[in-house]
Amino acid sequence: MLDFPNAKINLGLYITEKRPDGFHNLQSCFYPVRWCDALEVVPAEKLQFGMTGLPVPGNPDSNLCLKAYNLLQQDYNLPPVHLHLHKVIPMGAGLGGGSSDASFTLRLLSQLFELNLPADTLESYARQLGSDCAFFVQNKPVIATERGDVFEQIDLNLSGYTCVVVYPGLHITTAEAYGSIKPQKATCDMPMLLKQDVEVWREVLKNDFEEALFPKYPELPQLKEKLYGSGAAYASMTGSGSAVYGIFKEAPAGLVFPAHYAVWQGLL
Ligand SMILES: C[C@@](CO)(OP(=O)(O)O)[C@H](O)COP(=O)(O)OP(=O)(O)OC[C@H]1O[C@@H](n2ccc(N)nc2=O)[C@H](O)[C@@H]1O
Ligand SMILES: Nc1ncnc2c1ncn2[C@@H]1O[C@H](COP(=O)(O)OP(=O)(O)O)[C@@H](O)[C@H]1O
Repeated sequence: MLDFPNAKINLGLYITEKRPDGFHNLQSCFYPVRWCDALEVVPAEKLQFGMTGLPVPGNPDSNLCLKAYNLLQQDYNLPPVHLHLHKVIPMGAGLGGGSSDASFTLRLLSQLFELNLPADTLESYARQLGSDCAFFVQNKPVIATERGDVFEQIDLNLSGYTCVVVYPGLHITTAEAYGSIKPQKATCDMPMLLKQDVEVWREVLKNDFEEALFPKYPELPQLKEKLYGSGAAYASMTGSGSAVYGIFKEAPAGLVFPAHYAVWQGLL
């Protein structure tokens, strides 16, 4: 079976408090974007994992796809499979690519072996793999709270807008980003903010990581300003960075970035 794990962007991201377990509570709208990896799962004589495309840091044995397989294997005694991941989504970008691969692995295994696991069961497995993973089970716009893995559905439809996502090649680890942030109690009413026109978000919808990271990485505010200068209705860093995105009513023409940047443009 073959599927295409997509990425996500964060529309607003507020880090509200540090938890006793060392994680942080947050409030953010997670929105899927179609910058995709490719993932194939087929039954095999023995467990194998292959990768092509962008090199994934770390030991292949600790890849999130394998972690996802092993999680289900323990409970459902799954037969061996051959997993192949073609990596396209930049990593350490705030795009949730690895988390998406993990959840798509859970989904594909449930389909392939007809486990028929309901979404909430898959989400509980996904939570064990990372804070971002559970979102990709249902993969629909939500407002996330707690560790970013408790969801409230939101009726937000940005279809028709063009999104440009730019990864400048700065690998900011999630731990580094959280380590440089001062949590603040949520003051904004996110569902109300998101009901307003995209053009209004610029002054009201913030990513708390920007204040912490922009002074250290001046390339990021420059990138955000470039997107606004090119006509973006709204622009922001996503997640803990370093990717920055712009949302445009009309597809921008002639956007040029340094050759080492990774850029995706498409309809939301
Ligand atoms: C920042 C966010 C916002 O969407 O996304 P990304 O930038 O990764 O896309 C997420 O919270 C990233 O979630 P994820 O990347 O899965 O993080 P995890 O692997 O669960 O945790 C990595 C480390 O980040 C910190 N962490 C993560 C999530 C959270 N709610 N509080 C934290 O303090 C912890 O130090 C943790 O050890
Ligand atoms: N299948 C995978 N794809 C990407 N990263 C993975 C994967 N498995 C494990 N990782 C590890 O997870 C880290 C974070 O990946 P990712 O979720 O893409 O970052 P972010 O959410 O910040 O964009 C990577 O640097 C890599 O070391």
